Amino acid sequence: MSPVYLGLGANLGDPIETLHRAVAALRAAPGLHNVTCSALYASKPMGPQDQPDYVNAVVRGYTSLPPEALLDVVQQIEHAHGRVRKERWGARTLDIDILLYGEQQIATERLNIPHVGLELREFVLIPLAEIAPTLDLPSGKSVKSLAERIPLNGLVKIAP
Ligand SMILES: CC1(C)Nc2nc(N)[nH]c(=O)c2N=C1O
Repeated sequence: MSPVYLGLGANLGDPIETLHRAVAALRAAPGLHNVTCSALYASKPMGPQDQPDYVNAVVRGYTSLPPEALLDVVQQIEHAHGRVRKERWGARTLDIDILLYGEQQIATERLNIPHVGLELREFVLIPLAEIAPTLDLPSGKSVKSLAERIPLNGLVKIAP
C-alpha cells in the first residue's frame, strides 16, 4: 500500500458541503483505505481574482491502485459533484488533485506527480503540514519547513 495525498478545492455552490461530500466519497471509494482529512481552509484565489474565495483541504489515504486507476477514481468523484472546468484557472465546483503517490515521480499525459504547484501553494502546504508534519517530499524538502516559509496570503482555518 502506498500513502497518497490529495488536494481538494472548491469555490462554487456550497464549497464546505462539497468538500464534506467529496471526503465521504473518498472514504467509500474501493481501493482507498484509512482516509484522513485535514481541517478545511478558506483561501484567496490563486490566478484570476474575479472568482470567489476557495475552500481547500488535503486528504491522505493508502492504496494499491496504480496511479492511473487512482486518477480514474478521483475524476469520477469530481464529475459526480458537477465538476465543470470552464477556463483553465477559473472557478470550479470541485477539484481533486493527486499531490503525492508515495515517493514516486510520475510525468505522463494524464499525471504529473508530485503536483507541480505543491511547493508554491499555501492552500496545499498548510493543510498538508497539518496531517503530515514529518513528511519529506521526493525533492528532499521537508513539508514542515516549506509550510513555515510560505506566505499565508490570508489563508484561515475554518473547520476542524
Ligand atoms: C485556479 C487555481 C489555480 N486557484 C486556486 N486557488 C485557491 N486558493 N485554491 C485552489 O484550490 C485553486 N485551484 C486552482 O486550480
